[in-house]
Amino acid sequence: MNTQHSDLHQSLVGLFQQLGMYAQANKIATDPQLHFLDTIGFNRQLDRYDIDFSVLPADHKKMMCAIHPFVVIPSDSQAFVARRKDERLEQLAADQTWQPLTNITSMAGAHMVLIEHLPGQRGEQSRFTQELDKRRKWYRPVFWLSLLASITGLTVPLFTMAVYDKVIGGQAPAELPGIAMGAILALAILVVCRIVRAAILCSVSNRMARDLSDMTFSRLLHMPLMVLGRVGISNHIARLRNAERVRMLFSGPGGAGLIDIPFTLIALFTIVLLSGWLVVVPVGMLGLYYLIARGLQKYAQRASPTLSTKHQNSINELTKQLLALKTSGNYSGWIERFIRQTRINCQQNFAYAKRNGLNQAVSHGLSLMTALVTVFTGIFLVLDQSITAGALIASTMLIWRITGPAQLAFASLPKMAMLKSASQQFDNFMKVKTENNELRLEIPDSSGPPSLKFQHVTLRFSATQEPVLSSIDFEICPGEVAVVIGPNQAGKSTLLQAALGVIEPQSGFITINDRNLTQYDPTNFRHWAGYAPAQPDLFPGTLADNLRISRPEATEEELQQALLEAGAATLLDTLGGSLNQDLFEQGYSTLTAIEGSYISLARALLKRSPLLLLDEPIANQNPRARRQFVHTLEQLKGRHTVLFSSHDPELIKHADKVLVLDKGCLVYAGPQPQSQPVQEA
Ligand SMILES: Nc1ncnc2c1ncn2[C@@H]1O[C@H](COP(=O)(O)OP(=O)(O)OP(=O)(O)O)[C@@H](O)[C@H]1O
Repeated sequence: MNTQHSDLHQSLVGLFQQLGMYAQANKIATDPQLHFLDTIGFNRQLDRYDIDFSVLPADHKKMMCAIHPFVVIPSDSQAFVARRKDERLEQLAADQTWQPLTNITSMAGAHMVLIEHLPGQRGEQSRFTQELDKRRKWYRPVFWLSLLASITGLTVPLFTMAVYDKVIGGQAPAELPGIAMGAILALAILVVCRIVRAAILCSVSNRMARDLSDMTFSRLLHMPLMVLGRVGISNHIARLRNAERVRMLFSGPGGAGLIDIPFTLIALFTIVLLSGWLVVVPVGMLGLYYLIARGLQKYAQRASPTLSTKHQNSINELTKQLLALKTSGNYSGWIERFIRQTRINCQQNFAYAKRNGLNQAVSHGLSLMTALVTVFTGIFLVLDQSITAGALIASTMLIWRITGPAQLAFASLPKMAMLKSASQQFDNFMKVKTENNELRLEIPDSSGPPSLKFQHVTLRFSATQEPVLSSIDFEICPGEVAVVIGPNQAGKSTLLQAALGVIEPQSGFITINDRNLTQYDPTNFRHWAGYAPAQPDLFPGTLADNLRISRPEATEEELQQALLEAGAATLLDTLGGSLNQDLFEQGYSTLTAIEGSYISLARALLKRSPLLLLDEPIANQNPRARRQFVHTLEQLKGRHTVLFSSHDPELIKHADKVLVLDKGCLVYAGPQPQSQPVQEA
């Protein structure tokens, strides 16, 4: 399943057509980025359009249950679309006709992508439950293994009883080897069952955690920037950790304890067989155990730490503001706050741990007490000769098989509450609208420079804030170079980001080539447009790695060329002309912010995009860099549509059109005034 083929592309188009999603099929058919798909890219497209699917080894029985058309991916031949039609299977031939699918038995190693729900057909079932349901095939093996382990777990008590009553009481030592062999065999089965079950639980929970993490991460990437910005980094981290919680609960001892709980009925039933009404004692004690454990758990929960999130937020804040902190030279406020929070956090954790410790000790004591009460009650039954001494010993031993899982399950109750909240959080998160929820199927036209138009665009970051852009109207013609100027905080960066579609205005339209920006597929559009932010983001790796983020296939010459066009000759000199030098040492960038800004500009230029949006290029006003960039701007004219922001009068002079922003309002939009240079408002 690791192919990268054009047949996956064709199958994907065919599948969407067969599912009746024609607009999506057309988009995939015409998108050059999707012409060579691997299986991951294939799955990602299904995810993107909110289609639920499962990738499974090709299996005739499962194909016969398919509701929707599906895709079969053989290991050694071309992928194809198939469907179940009444009692037979059909395959979509190249001439778009359905032909009988006959050679299924020869498909060793083939996989199939089964479509489970189309968008909007998912019903009320939560995404988390759906993910659990996808692992349904493992429920049965886990059930049988647990049952077998529970039955063979009766061996030791029954063995002890047999030895006591038959071998010792019945003076029959000859029976011992047979009983011992049986016990050893049963114990071996028990151990194997436990090992296999633990491996299954571990694998299923790991896969589930992996899928939840992937879905969360992909959702985060597809959420609108405004929503992401509002939520904050610690929330994103918490979301990604949810998956880890799920993994720990299922694969940990608590998970096994929970699964074993229903099987304790077998031990209870055996006690009934061996000792009759003596079973009332462990059942009664279990009830008491439950009541006390619940009470203690509530008592422990009341002390659960409340400061951890605040403490984590302070640490996040601290790491973000390291430079400001260092330059201020005033650490005392921070240190005091940190120490105060650490102390409170520590006290809260101590109180919580103390109550949990009490909880565990009482649970342990209660399970010992259950055994003890059973022995004391049982003695009267033995003296009364209602049961044998061996049966009493076996019943007491069986009680451990009941209290053990019960203790584990009770200890896991807080984790169950955690799982419930994790699943709710996950479900709510999956309901958040992403940029892909709407049909955005247009692909930008690369044949020439586009026009860019703002019509009555108003944008605010929150309902309580004044608009950052107020009713903006302007047009940049194809091939024009326009500059947006204005004082700090006038809204220049916001205007450029709105033109890139990463933030959406509340009213008005932005059009590219007379098509509303909201009709373009967001990922495709941003892949197509060149954007250089004012604040550069550098990633761990070499200069070449950092540049190739925008065009992975770029040659070394193209990288050098883009750097020179961005005016980065001095940066190249600093790095000794090498593109392959690591920009990070022990996790810290070796470049200054100014040097970094050349890289973000070079990244945008490297794309050779017909549309370039550049936020304060050459903000440092280095004369050599500026001269080079002016030359680049002149070269771009007519062949690319460029919108850049600047405070630099030298650069501003070279634009064909000037937009002047002041407090979010466009106060001038037109050609360079001839008589007097444009002054920043
Ligand atoms: N994510 C955001 N959330 C809330 N407010 C924001 C956000 N981004 C920008 N703003 C606000 O929008 C206003 C315009 O900011 P913007 O960065 O667009 O101005 P600018 O003209 O580019 O400024 P500068 O020249 O200093 O870069 C500012 O008041 C800023 O605080």
